[in-house]
Amino acid sequence: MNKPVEEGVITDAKKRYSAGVLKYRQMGYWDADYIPKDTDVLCLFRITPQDGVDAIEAAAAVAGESSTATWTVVWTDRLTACDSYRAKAYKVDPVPGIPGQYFAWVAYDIILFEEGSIANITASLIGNVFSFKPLKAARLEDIRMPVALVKTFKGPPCGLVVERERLDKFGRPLLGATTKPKLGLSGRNYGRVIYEGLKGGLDFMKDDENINSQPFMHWRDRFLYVMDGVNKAAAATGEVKGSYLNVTGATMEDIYERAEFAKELGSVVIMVDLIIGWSAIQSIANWARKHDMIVHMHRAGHGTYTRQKNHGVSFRVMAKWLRLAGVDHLHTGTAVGKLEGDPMTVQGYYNVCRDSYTRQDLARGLFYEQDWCDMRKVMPVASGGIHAGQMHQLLDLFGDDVILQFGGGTIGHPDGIQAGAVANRVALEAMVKARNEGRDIKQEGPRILQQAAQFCGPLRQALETWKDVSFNYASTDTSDFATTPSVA
Ligand SMILES: O=C(COP(=O)(O)O)[C@H](O)[C@H](O)COP(=O)(O)O
Ligand SMILES: [Mg+2]
Repeated sequence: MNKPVEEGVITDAKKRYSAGVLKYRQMGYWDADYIPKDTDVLCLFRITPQDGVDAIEAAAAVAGESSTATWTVVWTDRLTACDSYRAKAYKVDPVPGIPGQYFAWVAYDIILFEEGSIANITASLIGNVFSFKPLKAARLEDIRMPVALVKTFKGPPCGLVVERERLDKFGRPLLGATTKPKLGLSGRNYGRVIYEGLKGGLDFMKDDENINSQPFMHWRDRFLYVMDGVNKAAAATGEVKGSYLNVTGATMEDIYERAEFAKELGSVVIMVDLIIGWSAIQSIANWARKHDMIVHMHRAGHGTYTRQKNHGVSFRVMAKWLRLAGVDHLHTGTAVGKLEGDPMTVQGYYNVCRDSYTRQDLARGLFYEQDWCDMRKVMPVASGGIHAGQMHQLLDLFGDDVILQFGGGTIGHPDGIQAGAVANRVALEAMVKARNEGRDIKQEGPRILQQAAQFCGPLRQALETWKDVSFNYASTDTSDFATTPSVA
């Protein structure tokens, strides 16, 4: 039986392909009866059509401009299997509580994408359509990658299970710190900060996003002094230690040269910034897979397109792409610190990094099920304006498989960097112990910290120094299906 044709949709080939301008829905980019295939890429866009633009036509335009369409009919469509190549918008729902915004559900046939290429996927899905005039704004909220396409990506070079084995550290979050000030230290002073932090009890130290090879400290000097600090701290503590050497550079050649030197010096980890771009990320992931190196991804720049709820790309989509592209550590937010992050939305990003199979969870912003096909797991990193006094909240929110990074919250300690590191390590171990004993750390956390501080001067001072710090602002990116108060 033929299905009834929706009003306005043209089925007569002569009319459909005669030259001129048709609506996107007339061109076949809307199909309310479409049943997505297991092999389709599925995308959920939040769209804000211009006044007077019909939501279905706007959704069809998104499907069109992110797949095969242009603004006018082209006869060359008929040289292709255009009926299946067209992406199809198949559902449009008003966003609850936000007049003028709609969720547009779009399906793409797998043939539209190159295997194992995030650059290709992004060129299609976020290539053109975000500047499209009939839309005031658009945001890619979530994506479901089909198993067939997931299997074309290699994923994290190391993954969180192997990382723990290499580091020989289990049953607790890892601890790190970003070296401060971000810019200006000489190599030798920089190396001292690394040594002090690691010796005091941190597992990792870290270059900041904007330290590359500036006149005050060229990259080779940094790497030499950092590894000197790492090796001395490892010898002094008997633990495996690391420091993320930022290999971000102007060209891929620079990036490889820096990574090779990090390897030569015996570093277990390198770092890149998100701003190096998708192809560079996949290249350095290949390099790291070959050389058994952990890749730390600092998501520098992401806020320019992830933060505002009405326009851009959600960080949950970025996290999915980064896991596929192949990073081992990923900054995923703190919920409690100085930077943007609604607690449940942030937990959704953590799930994307660590799940074997992601379930739908609307309150955490997860719209789709996602089978990760045994792809290695990414170690999420909580970093940005956090301190020892928040240890109970961090452990409660994120569990054990996370790196907690305290930059200012280590280096700003009044008794120095080692004392800052001791405070964090003692706070962490006291909290893990309390949790393992069955105590309700969310409620009792401050008391547990105070008790631990009776026997640890550095923790006492840390709690005193940062007791009044809070960043209690409304989040700009919350779920449309749950309201959660931000955690100060
Ligand atoms: O320098 C810091 C944090 O320093 P501090 O601990 O002194 O605040 C990092 O760049 C942020 O973690 C980035 O944010 P995100 O992790 O959200 O990408
Ligand atoms: Mg930083």
